[in-house]
Amino acid sequence: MLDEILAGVREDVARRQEQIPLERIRELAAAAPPPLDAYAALRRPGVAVIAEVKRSSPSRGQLAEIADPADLAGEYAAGGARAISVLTEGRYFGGSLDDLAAVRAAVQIPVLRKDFVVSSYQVHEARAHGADLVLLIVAALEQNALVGLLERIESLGMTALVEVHDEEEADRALEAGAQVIGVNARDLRTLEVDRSVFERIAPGLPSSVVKIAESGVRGPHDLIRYASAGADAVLVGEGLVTQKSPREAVSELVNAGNHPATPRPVR
Ligand SMILES: O=C(O)c1ccccc1NCC(=O)[C@H](O)[C@H](O)COP(=O)(O)O
Repeated sequence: MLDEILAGVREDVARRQEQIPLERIRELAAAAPPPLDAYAALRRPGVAVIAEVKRSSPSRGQLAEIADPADLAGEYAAGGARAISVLTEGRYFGGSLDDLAAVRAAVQIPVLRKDFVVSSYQVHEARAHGADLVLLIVAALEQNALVGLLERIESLGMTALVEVHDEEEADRALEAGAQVIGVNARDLRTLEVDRSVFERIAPGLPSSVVKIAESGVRGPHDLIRYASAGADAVLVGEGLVTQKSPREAVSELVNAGNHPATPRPVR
């Protein structure tokens, strides 16, 4: 699955780059308002909720229509989300860079460009459209590319969220200098979700690293399970976009994350 998605992404990036050359997208990135400090936002007390704008996915097909991503992001922020994740991949997730720009204009909290980033062109695009955080998936990148993209993200003042799914990938993320690591419970090759992956990997990460549990949060019980294993934050898509009130659904998670009985990460 991952290889198929990446092939489409490479074609789409090449097409966009023909329309807007690298030099121009760099200028647009440089002219964008400065990024917000996502690391600091995610380190604040309580388990942070990163709420995702997710229309569809390879594993679940169509999830929600989301005619107005800015409106949804506003609801998420009103519910207490600490950051918004915007899927910008078009073929499988129905997202776009326009979604990212619309969300950026609607909220004052950090915004993540969630995509399959394989070139520095996409990093400049992310900044030009207002991103504060950019996802890098270790399984999609050779080590040199991972290091180069992470440095590029940081050189533009943004934060890299480096995604891993096993111990070897976690070691690669740390070697690359990642300060924010997402452990995805979903295996991007088989699409299976296994929440115990976070419990296995998170304890081996240094306390200075922000630890994000990605995928599989369907309610407060999952957040509490991830918190017990040391999560600073959870990233939630399906469990929010399929709810009648995404604002209330976020708020329930935020309340669980702030509850005195919910375990705190050891720092
Ligand atoms: O969601 C998928 O099916 C998927 C398939 C292949 C690559 C990535 C995929 N999802 C991206 C994500 O990591 C999730 O959108 C994110 O972690 C939220 O997951 P969930 O709360 O389970 O929707």
